[in-house]
Formats: sequence, C-alpha cells, structure tokens
Amino acid sequence: EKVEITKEQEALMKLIVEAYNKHQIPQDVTKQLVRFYSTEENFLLLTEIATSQVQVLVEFTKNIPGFLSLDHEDQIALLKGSAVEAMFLRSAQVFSRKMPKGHTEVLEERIRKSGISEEFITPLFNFYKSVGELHMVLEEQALLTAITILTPDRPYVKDQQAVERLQEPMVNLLKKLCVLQHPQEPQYFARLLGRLTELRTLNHYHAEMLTSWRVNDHKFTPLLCEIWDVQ
Ligand SMILES: CC(C)c1onc(-c2c(Cl)cccc2Cl)c1COc1ccc(-c2ccc3[nH]c(C(=O)O)cc3c2)cc1
Repeated sequence: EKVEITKEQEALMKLIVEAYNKHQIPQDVTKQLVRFYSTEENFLLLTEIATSQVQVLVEFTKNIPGFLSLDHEDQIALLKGSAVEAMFLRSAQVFSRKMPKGHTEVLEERIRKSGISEEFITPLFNFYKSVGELHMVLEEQALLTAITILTPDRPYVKDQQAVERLQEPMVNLLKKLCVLQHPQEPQYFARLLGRLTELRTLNHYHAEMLTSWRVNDHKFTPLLCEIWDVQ
C-alpha cells in the first residue's frame, strides 16, 4: 500500500536535519584548506627568510680569514654592497641543490607570488637556472660567495687594495679547484666568474623590486632596512 511519512516522523526528520546543519566546522577553519598563499603572506615569509639569511651571511663573512682586520667601515661597505648578490647566490644554490622534494616548487611559487613584477621574475629564475646548470660543488659555492663579498669596487670602500689582497688568493684557489673538479671543462672557471657578472645586473633589478614593494607599502625588518638603506 502507499508509503506515508507520519506527522511524528516528519517532526523527527526536522529535528535531525536541523541538528545536522547546526553542527558544522567553523568557516575560518575550513577556509585554511583553500587559502592560496596570499601575496602578503609570501612577502612576509620571504622577508623572514631573507632576514635570517643576512644574519647567516654576516657570520659567514666574519669567518673569512682577514675580513675582521679590514677597516671597520669597509667591512660594513662590503656587507651592504654584497648582501643581495650573496643572497641571490645562496637561494640559487639551494634551488639547484634540489631542496627536499617539493620545497623548491613551493619556494619558487612563493617568490613568484610575492609582489615581484614579471619583468624581474624572468631574470631571477634565469639566473637560478644558469647556476643550477653549473652543478657547483660545496667548496665552489662557498668560495664564490666569499669572492662576491670581497669585491673591492663596492661603493664607499676606502682601502680597495686591502680587499683585493684578500680576494685574490680565493680566486686563485677557486681556479685550481675548477681545474681539479671539472678537468673535462677548461672553461668552467670562466663560466663561474660569468655568474658574478650576471649577479651585478641582478642588483639593479633588486633595487627596482624594493622600490615597487615599498610603493605598495610593504614593510621590511630593521636589519633589511639597514643593509639595503630603505625606510
Ligand atoms: C625581503 C624579501 C621579500 C626579499 O627581497 N628580495 C629577496 C630576494 C629574492 Cl626574492 C631572490 C633573491 C635574492 C633576494 Cl635578496 C627577498 C627574499 O630573499 C630570499 C629568498 C629566499 C632565500 C632562501 C631560500 C631558501 C633557503 N634555504 C637555505 C638553506 O641554507 O638551506 C637558505 C635559503 C635562502 C634567501 C633570500
């Protein structure tokens, strides 16, 4: 015979459905799932990484033999003049060293979505690619970073000869290392030094990146403001 819902059953149904709809996970919890990393969040994270990267860079620099016997103002001038290049080098080496699976992609994603305009993204990732293709060993990476920091012709360096005297043995050592590590590639050392030239062009792009971030009222940490002369 005909199936019919009784009045009682209807009342029961209403209670159950109401209770079911009432008890849901709060929106702000599930929202986390679909939230894309906003430009703002990516910028803040990269700022945090860069700040800690500068601290690491200062400690590394202090351990370069002879650096602490340079004129103190020249020490500051070298750090300020090389910080961006050293960080491009470091983040590029990290990229090429194939970070734990997926980290490289996440870092790339966050850099791409941190408010940097397309015109700087291209040269940035071209540089990462060109460093990756070199397959530098750790020793080469460390020496190349030290050579970058000990660049005599940075702005405001007074005693350039003193810096040259520290940089030259590093360059000679790197040259020897390249011959030993890449015997089948005589031009390898020249390719490494070519990266240093490319780094200098990235300085200009970076200055533009900073300006466009600041125009959009992005805040940096005190350490980054000091080393990059912003704010
Ligand atoms: C202030 C922020 C937004 C910023 O401004 N310019 C740059 C900026 C940008 Cl995008 C690109 C290149 C240079 C700069 Cl300097 C940045 C972010 O800078 C960094 C981004 C990532 C890293 C980075 C990432 C992963 C790492 N792993 C390790 C490790 O030791 O395992 C070190 C490391 C460093 C360092 C600086």
